[in-house]
Amino acid sequence: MAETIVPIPGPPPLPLIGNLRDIDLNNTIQSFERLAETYGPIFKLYLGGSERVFITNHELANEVLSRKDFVKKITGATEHLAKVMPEGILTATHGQESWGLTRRTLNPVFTRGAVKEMFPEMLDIASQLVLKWARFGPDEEFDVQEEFTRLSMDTIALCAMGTRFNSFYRENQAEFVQRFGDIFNEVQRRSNRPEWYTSMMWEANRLLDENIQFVRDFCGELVAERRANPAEKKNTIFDAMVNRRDPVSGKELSSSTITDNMITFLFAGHDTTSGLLSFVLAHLIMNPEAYAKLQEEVDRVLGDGAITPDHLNELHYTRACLRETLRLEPPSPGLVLMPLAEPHERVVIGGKYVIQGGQTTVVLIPTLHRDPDSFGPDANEFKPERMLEENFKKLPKNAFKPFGNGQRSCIGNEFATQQAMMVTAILFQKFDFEFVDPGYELQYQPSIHRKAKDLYIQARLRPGVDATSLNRDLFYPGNQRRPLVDAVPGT
Ligand code: HEM
Repeated sequence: MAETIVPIPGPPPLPLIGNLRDIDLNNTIQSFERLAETYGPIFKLYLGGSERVFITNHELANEVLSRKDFVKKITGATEHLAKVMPEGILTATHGQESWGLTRRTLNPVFTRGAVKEMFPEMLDIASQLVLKWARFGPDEEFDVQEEFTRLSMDTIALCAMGTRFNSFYRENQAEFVQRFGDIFNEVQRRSNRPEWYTSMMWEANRLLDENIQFVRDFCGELVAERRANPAEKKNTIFDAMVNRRDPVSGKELSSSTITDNMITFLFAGHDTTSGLLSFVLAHLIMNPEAYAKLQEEVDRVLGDGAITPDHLNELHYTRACLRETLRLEPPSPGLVLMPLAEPHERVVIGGKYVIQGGQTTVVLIPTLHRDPDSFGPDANEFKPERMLEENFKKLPKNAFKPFGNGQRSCIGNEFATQQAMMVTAILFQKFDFEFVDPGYELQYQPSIHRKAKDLYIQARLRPGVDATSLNRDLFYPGNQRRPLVDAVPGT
């Protein structure tokens, strides 16, 4: 039977600027969602000098995510990121040698079992946030996204760089964090601008180069220091990068590869985890029934004692709330793929749409995650029950992709999940929350990853919890409590 080819729809591009006017650069994700409503499950846009195809529903996404001839493409924001960390695994091109070497070396330290070993580091940083919120008291207004950014940055710094940013003890960000943030804001801005325009922004380019050099030097010194003093050995990502060897080639990671991957982990892990934590708090405050269920589960499993890694296996509803948050608010907006074919070759998807070999094909995760064919007519609602294990297992293949796809899926999945489970459980064990603005509705920041905007909350210690004994309670299991006075040296 002859193929019936249908043109891929999309708004007409203008000379030079393409479809730049069809998207809001401060809110690209929402622009794509709006275009999906107008043009349907597949549309195309001419951006940054090339044509990109966007896939928005489950049927087409499932096809391209299952096909072996579609692979990750490095373009747009990731292409700019690759200049910052050329040997980082996030931005490695398909088949890049350093990717295989690094993943084989580091996969074992990112398994669920291995990540358990980093529980004390995660608890160390989480306790700083909890104690800060407790000591400031119920009238303090916390910018949640900012607070969780401190938490996730400091956790990755401790686990993957062997250093402390001490963000909870500073009014202003450390210089590294400031410059690091500036790099990624600039990368975000230039990812949708034409190359010729960017090349003329001399001052911005000079500043970017200076910031990259600072960040690379900082990481390089940490690696050199650890190589010179290998005595302190723990099971962290940092130690794995310095000490492990690729099981296939027997090679160790070079200092520049380690530097690139420190930057990679910090970039890939901090906004994503802080977004997840901000949004789960917001959705729970907006959904009192789910809030009460989660708190009941936390009280039943943890009591008033310290959290341990084993508790996490029993927090089924908490896990479901995090999954449901990742479904509605996926931190990564899209999976960027391309067909492995020559540019002049045609590749047909959905039986009727033609894509050229190498053409950028973006699976939009926010629309995929709200497809009523996968999640029913209430797909836009926060309903954690649909993510409880027995229902989660029944979801259609490739309907839920917050951590990406196949061999290029997120290496930090278990790391982020453990951290988010732990932090959510402790927060609801110790506090009650409300929005500063009772009528708050979710808004998003302009950012590569989805982040909450203007989300302010107040945190009130729950009855029976007090700021003074909290320090002890976070670390001693309930049935092994020592009297508080024992914890004070010299008494
Ligand atoms: C809620 C938290 C997180 C989410 C939603 C998330 C999401 C994702 C997604 C969607 C991808 C695939 C990107 C693509 O195909 O282009 C990815 C890749 C990656 N993520 Fe995460 N991530 C999270 C946390 C983390 C953490 C904590 C780390 C590190 C400690 C991390 C490190 C990475 C790396 C290195 C890659 C690239 C993997 C590769 O290409 O081999 N992520 N992540």
